[in-house]
Amino acid sequence: MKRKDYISWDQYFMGIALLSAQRSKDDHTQVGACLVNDHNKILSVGYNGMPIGCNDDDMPWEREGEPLDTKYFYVCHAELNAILNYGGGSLDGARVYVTLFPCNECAKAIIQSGMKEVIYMQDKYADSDATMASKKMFDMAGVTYRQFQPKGQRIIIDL
Ligand SMILES: Nc1ccn([C@H]2C[C@H](O)[C@@H](COP(=O)(O)O)O2)c(=O)n1
Ligand SMILES: [Zn+2]
Repeated sequence: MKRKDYISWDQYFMGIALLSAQRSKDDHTQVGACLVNDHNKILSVGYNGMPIGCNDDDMPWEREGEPLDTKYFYVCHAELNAILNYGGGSLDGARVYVTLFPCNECAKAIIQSGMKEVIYMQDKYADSDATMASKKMFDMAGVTYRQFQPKGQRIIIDL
């Protein structure tokens, strides 16, 4: 008999974004992203982290203080990492599953790479200028966005 409680495509790809986020060294906000094409093939994944060659242990992870002593000038966002990690050519028409709504810088990269849909989990910075700018650009560029709707299905992965 065919199994009934298999996960949907949305659950599968958001699950992979959530798992990717667990690689982040940021103790305040861990973000994961998963890029998928219209055949439901995974193209790339990413999470927020320091650039290659910039040792995690030597970089600041603080949120406040002198700007150069905070993470914000340095950390590479999950969506940008996923885009840059993709070695296969065009991302035209792809969609991105991301655990936190994209900031304005990632929104620009998503638009410019030709992606057409954003599926996000959290929108905890919805009131920020960065998120409002992202939504304005997505609306103008015809990139649709929708919030992932959890079905309450729990999956325990024993690692
Ligand atoms: N869509 C996003 C938004 C944020 N990030 C990263 C950048 C930082 O590592 C962290 C945000 O830090 P917070 O101000 O919440 O302490 O999340 C991302 O990768 N993608
Ligand atoms: Zn970003």
